[in-house]
Amino acid sequence: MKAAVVVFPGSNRERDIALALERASYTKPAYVWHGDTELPAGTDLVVLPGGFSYGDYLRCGAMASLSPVMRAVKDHAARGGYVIGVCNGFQILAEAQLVPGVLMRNASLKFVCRDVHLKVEATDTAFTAGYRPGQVIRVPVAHAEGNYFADDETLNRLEGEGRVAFRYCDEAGEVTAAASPNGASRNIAGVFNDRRNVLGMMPHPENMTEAVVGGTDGALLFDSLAKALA
Ligand SMILES: NC(=O)CC[C@H](N)C(=O)O
Repeated sequence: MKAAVVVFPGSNRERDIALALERASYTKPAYVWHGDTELPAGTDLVVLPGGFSYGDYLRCGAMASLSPVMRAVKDHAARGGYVIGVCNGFQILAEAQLVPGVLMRNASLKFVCRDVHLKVEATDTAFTAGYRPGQVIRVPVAHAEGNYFADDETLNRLEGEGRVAFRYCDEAGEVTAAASPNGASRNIAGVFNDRRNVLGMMPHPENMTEAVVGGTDGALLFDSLAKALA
């Protein structure tokens, strides 16, 4: 798997996700600067990491979505190439309209940093094939604007087309409002684009990849990608 991790001014999880990818694929990803106009030749997977690109000015991800590199990212996705955006990366994907919906301020109006439980909703994708359908996993969130919103028609379409990747749930797998850290529509924590080669998700699987630092539930996502893109 040849992965390229895009670094924006203000990104802060690029190393974490690069390590998770290297652990899964035994290959070091390339780092690509936001001002670059091309991806390294042969890139299979583009990664938009978490952080505070452009200091979250205007709206989280709004300015980054217009960075020079994003044209190459859009071309890559249009060719069927894989893209994952985590947290600020999800916000950038939404602002770039590579996935539907928007990320609003958390319902609490507070930055939320804690572990959450997620129900894996779609397992027939390159990103999630390693999980069991309905599996409940634990990964951290760390964001102020993770309140996913889309209109009902869009949400119904996402659900009907198997494009909800993850939902916030409690430890037992119950999808309840109380289990959501941010008030997201229908507890949605991650969504795919129409071809399901682009995934945006708020939680951080890259920060749950080693037992010694809390668990390995996030590692399966990178293992799935490494297997699919081997
Ligand atoms: N960890 C992150 O990527 C944070 C995303 C964004 N800056 C927010 O607070 O919502």
